[in-house]
Amino acid sequence: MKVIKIGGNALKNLNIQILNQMQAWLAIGEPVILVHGAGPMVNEALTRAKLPVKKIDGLRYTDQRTLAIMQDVVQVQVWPMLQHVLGQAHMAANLLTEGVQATLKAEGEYGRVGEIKSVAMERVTGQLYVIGPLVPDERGELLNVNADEIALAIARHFMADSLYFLTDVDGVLNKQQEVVSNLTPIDASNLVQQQIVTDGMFVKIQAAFAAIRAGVTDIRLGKDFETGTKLILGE
Ligand SMILES: Nc1ncnc2c1ncn2[C@@H]1O[C@H](COP(=O)(O)OP(=O)(O)O)[C@@H](O)[C@H]1O
Ligand SMILES: CC(=O)N[C@@H](CCC(=O)OP(=O)(O)O)C(=O)O
Repeated sequence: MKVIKIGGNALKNLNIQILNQMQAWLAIGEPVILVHGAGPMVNEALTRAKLPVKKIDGLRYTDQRTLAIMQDVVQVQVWPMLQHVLGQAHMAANLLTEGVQATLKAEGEYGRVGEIKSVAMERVTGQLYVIGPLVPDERGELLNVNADEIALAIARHFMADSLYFLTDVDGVLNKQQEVVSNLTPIDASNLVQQQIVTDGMFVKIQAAFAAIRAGVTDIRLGKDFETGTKLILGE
């Protein structure tokens, strides 16, 4: 199984190579789960509404108003856009949301932000599934869950062999702004300590290393499936 996390920016630039590769996997019966973000679109909508964009440790502080705006952005803008692009490439996606449940993260420290509590679906077969960053809690109320963390939970649950984080940068960048082609946990923690890896990349790297520790062997981060940064456990 392939799990592909597509960040909000990457979503705007889904190119033909990426779509072709997804089609090729599906054609040989390889299940593909797309986890989409919406971060930049939510930022734009908040700015239009003259509301602040507030992040803590790379996670969005989400009050009720922010959550409502986000719901609108995902339902009216992001999901239809993704459906359209997939449709043009003759791919139809099933929503995975129903089998996935979240629970409030850090006792509400980030507001209505959740983390994945459970995934109900036992297995998927040769199809395309999509899940976005709004996930219901125990009572069916939506929580904002960071899409990198969803990708980790999904990859871990299904024991995916590959997890790709498609984003708006070529990979993890070092102090010289060069792409690190192979990143070990020690490299990553050095980059974090030196504040070279920050914000959204911090969240992404944490999710990526949690996935590798959980046994997902092929984890990449960048603009496509081949180049960019490969995460490795090192010696
Ligand atoms: N060392 C780094 N290398 C690359 N990107 C970094 C680094 N540190 C912080 N970032 C930021 O992380 C961003 C990617 O994370 P994020 O905005 O959450 O993307 P996505 O929407 O794809 O999840 C980059 O656009 C960049 O601004
Ligand atoms: C809690 C939290 O931070 N949620 C994210 C969910 C969207 C997301 O992850 O989008 P990207 O993949 O485009 O960053 C947010 O509100 O931005």
